[in-house]
Amino acid sequence: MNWNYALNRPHRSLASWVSLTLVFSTTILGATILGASAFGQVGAATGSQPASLNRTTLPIPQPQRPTYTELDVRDAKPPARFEVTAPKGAPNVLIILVDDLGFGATSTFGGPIPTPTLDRLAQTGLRFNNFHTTALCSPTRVALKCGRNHHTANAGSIMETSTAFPGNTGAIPNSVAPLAEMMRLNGFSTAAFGKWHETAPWETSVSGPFDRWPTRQGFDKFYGFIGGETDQWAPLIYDGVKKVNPPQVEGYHFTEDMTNQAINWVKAQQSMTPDKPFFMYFATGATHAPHHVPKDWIEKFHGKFDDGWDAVRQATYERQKDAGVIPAETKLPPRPEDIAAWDSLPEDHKTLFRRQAEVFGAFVAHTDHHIGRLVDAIEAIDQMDNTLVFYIAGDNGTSAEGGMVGMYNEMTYFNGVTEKVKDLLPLIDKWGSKETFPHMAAGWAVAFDAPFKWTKQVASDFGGTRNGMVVHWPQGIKNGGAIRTQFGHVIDVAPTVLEACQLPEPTVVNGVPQLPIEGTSLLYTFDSADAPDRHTTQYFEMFGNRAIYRDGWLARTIHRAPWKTTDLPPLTGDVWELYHVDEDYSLAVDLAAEHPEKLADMKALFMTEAIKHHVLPIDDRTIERANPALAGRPDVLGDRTSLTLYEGMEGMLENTFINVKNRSCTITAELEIPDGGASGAVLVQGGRFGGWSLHLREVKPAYEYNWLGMQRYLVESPTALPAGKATVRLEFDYDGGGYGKGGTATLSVDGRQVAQGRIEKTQPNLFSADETADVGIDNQTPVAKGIGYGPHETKFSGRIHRVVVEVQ
Ligand SMILES: O=[N+]([O-])c1ccc(OS(=O)(=O)O)cc1
Repeated sequence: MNWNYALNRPHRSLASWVSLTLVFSTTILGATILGASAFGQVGAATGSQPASLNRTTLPIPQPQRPTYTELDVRDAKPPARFEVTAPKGAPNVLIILVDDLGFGATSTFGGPIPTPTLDRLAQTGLRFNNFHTTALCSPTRVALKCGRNHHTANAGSIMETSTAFPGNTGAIPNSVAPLAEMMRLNGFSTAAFGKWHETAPWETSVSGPFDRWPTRQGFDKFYGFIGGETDQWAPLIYDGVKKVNPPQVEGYHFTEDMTNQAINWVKAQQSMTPDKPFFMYFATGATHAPHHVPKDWIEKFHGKFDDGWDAVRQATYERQKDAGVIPAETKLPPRPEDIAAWDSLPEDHKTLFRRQAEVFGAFVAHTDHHIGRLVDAIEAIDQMDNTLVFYIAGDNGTSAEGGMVGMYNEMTYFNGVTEKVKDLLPLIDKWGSKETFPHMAAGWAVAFDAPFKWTKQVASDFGGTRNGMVVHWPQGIKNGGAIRTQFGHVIDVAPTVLEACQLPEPTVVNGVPQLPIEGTSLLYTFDSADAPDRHTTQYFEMFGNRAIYRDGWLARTIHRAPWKTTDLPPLTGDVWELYHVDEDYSLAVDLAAEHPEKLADMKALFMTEAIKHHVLPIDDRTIERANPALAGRPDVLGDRTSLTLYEGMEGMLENTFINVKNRSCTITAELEIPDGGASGAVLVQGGRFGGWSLHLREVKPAYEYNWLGMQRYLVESPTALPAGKATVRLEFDYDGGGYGKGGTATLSVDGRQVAQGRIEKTQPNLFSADETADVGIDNQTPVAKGIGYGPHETKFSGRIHRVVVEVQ
């Protein structure tokens, strides 16, 4: 009989030590165990079997099964069961990623917002003050979870702005296996909670492919949302690839829900398989807009930002120096020119902006609180000591996408609409509630990115790319409570995890040869504050903002402010600056004029790195890239002018639905009305903060256009439909003459006009990032008034045979 046998268990179980000892001293089931691999793997081979497990090819091939000559099972012995287990002593891994939170926000890094969980982890862990992201969401997430640069993984910008060029296609190649897949194939239980935003928009429909959804990117379990943001009170949630409704509980908030899910999962996972380590990715939708926060949390921050953004920024900078989280000689660069001095603002502006910061501060604290519950739960099951935690406070800098005065509805940003302070002031008491979808003024983003100048999206400034990170691992870090200053980047996390877990970098995953990991493990810093930097070169690029770091120097150009989308200067005209980062932590002193040769070398190096990593050609287009045709990326609906929909089709995100914006369209619904009438949604798109709805209210057909939650247009039949079949048709005749114009809506029943009305303006670009198109229900928040709230109340009570949407 031939077999081979692999045994190897995590350190935690005493039984595993006993059995491991046995392995070396004796035979198991008659087979002698031969040898151990460099990675703690014990394997055995006879005949043609490999001598030990080789973890560089994943999945690890199963051994050949023995053949038997015995007729009677009583005379034969079975082989040992083959199982891939994690290397002995491998820690659990928890990667926490908060959204849109800059370096100068958290108390842990000198900011004004108390983050006791991050503080607590820092007391026994390490604070990294020279750690970087990509300046934007999807690119940071992809890079973090594969250890390669964002362009190497085709995630040069967010998924919604993918193009046809390598480096920017939005389709993570299979030569870039995610860390989660490596962990899963090495014997870890894997789970992801919260925000994903790594799936290309045209791959988010029911037709798939699902290859780039979390459960095919290495995670056994996923509970969260797929896109870039979600309503925290009424989120769009998937459990795996299945859309699920959030639990109906009073005061529901997604951060709390995802935390409950993560806690339940980790407890169950460790209860069932205590010897199997877990790999968890916990990425909150907070603190991205919408800033949705429970009122009692907001009240705790009342008055905390009264001094305004300049004073808050200055105070943070002083605290950062005092606490030693930034070098004592750090200078505070001036704020960007477009941001008004706080003292120059009218009093009513200040009143509004203070409230915006109170809500944001509360959002950050609330998020940290729930992260604390997860940490508590891991402590309660005695796993904290051997859990390697990365708490990354921000996937990029704080967001300035709120523009100069903030927004009651962030969708105005995506539709090029500027909100006015006078319209926002009446909403102050509702800021952060369900009735708002808010973002704050950019001045706060600059303050919460202290001591840096710029913000999210600016890849050429540390305000965009330098984020606070705490690493906590009692069994792996001897002298906690310290600061680490070595240069790091999100691509360094994956190799750190592999090294800490004694796993080799795989060269082949799922049959595909792998591109090498480009990050550098940070493990060398854990016990050595003074170890020389190992990550010495790093490019940065996002929508034309670009920089190159090498050996303590940074050359950069600020091509565009985050709020600038039109009239951009030519890339060739960009002015480059040079900074000696080792002596100028915040990039305050431009040395370009003093060291022109150095700058020329660095610019040349940028080009070399950019070519190598598929960063070129640089694409600084923003608005055009949101359009699939102009950007050159696939579009599920493509050039189709007609879409037929049936009952049960729901949860269709905007990128996987026919585009009715800026054009004429018709919607024809074949309905059946039971005796006693019917009501509810027929076909809707979007939600409370923008969209349109064809529905029956008290059996009367109606079309409601909800312009950004700010203006509603209702075209409603005065008469109810009789029982039986009916064809309800909406014709929208677009005025033309550009984007976002109005039109005339005509409603007819069985060919007879029943109502007509004007829709004075329409949304040109986006109804919603998370609200969907649905047949027969209105998921999440309702577009229209008067047909209920949520899928249960808005459900159509008749039959919908089909609905045809045609566009011109
Ligand atoms: O296109 N969207 O819907 C979208 C894009 C970006 C985004 O924010 S980001 O932080 O993920 O870039 C949110 C929503």
